[in-house]
Amino acid sequence: MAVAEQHTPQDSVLPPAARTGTRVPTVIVDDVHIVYTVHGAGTGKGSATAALARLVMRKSSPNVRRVHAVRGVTFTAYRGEAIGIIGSNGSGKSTILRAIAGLLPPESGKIYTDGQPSLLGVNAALMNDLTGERNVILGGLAMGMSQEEVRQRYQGIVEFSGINEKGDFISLPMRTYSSGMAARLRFSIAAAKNHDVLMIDEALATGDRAFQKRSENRIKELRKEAGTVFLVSHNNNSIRDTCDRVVWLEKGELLMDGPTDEVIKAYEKHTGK
Ligand SMILES: Nc1ncnc2c1ncn2[C@@H]1O[C@H](COP(=O)(O)OP(=O)(O)OP(=O)(O)O)[C@@H](O)[C@H]1O
Repeated sequence: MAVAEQHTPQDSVLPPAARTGTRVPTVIVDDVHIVYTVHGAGTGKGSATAALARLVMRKSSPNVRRVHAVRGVTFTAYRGEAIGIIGSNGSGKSTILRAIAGLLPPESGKIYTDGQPSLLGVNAALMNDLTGERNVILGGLAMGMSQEEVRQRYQGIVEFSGINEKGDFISLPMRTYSSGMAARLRFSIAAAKNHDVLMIDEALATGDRAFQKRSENRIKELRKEAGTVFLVSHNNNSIRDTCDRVVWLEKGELLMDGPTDEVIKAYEKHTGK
């Protein structure tokens, strides 16, 4: 599998056309294809001798299947934009975000990014056995904050998350949190920092209404602070409230890219809503 070219601005590799004009590109996705290789996809276990024979003969396992999740997607994101990514289940939304974050190498095509994109997924890694408090501190340090910055922002992060609204949960291990509470804490930690490119995968769908409102406001602030925000969501209202542009993926292909109202209208017509 080819390794993606993940460039930073220091490399000055943005195509000349992208560097001119007043709009500053932050992410360029250029004809990207992403393929997952799934091992053990077939039925039956196969014998150890057969596996050894394949190794010796350098043949690949018959149980390896390839899933072509993203097919030739191209778009450019600019500073100050909030871009919604929509599409039905399995259309490649999370996959493209993971590739922009540098977590998945494209099979072909290129991704250029300005700064380090941060992927704020519902699965972002926090330590289950550590308390919420320790996770806030470690998460802040992991994002590059100094100890002093973490100390200054700690209270704000806990308040934003609303974890302590029903008791002192922040001093309990994360494994005692509901999945919604854990997702809210992840969002709050990541949103405490200003990101060049912030990618949010369904995070808004997790919290209650009050938390969703806080998140939406924070995303608006992050946009003002000149970053670019990507939001993957099945909630068209969150996308409408937060994004000014929408990219619609279907079966791994880019079906439409344009102003939020236009794209959501076409999408709703397509899904029969
Ligand atoms: N780790 C993986 N290994 C193999 N195939 C995968 C993997 N992750 C996703 N896929 C496949 O890639 C395709 C795109 O998946 P992806 O998760 O990007 O879709 P999505 O649009 O985010 O879906 P959803 O709306 O359900 O979250 C699907 O066919 C899925 O089955």
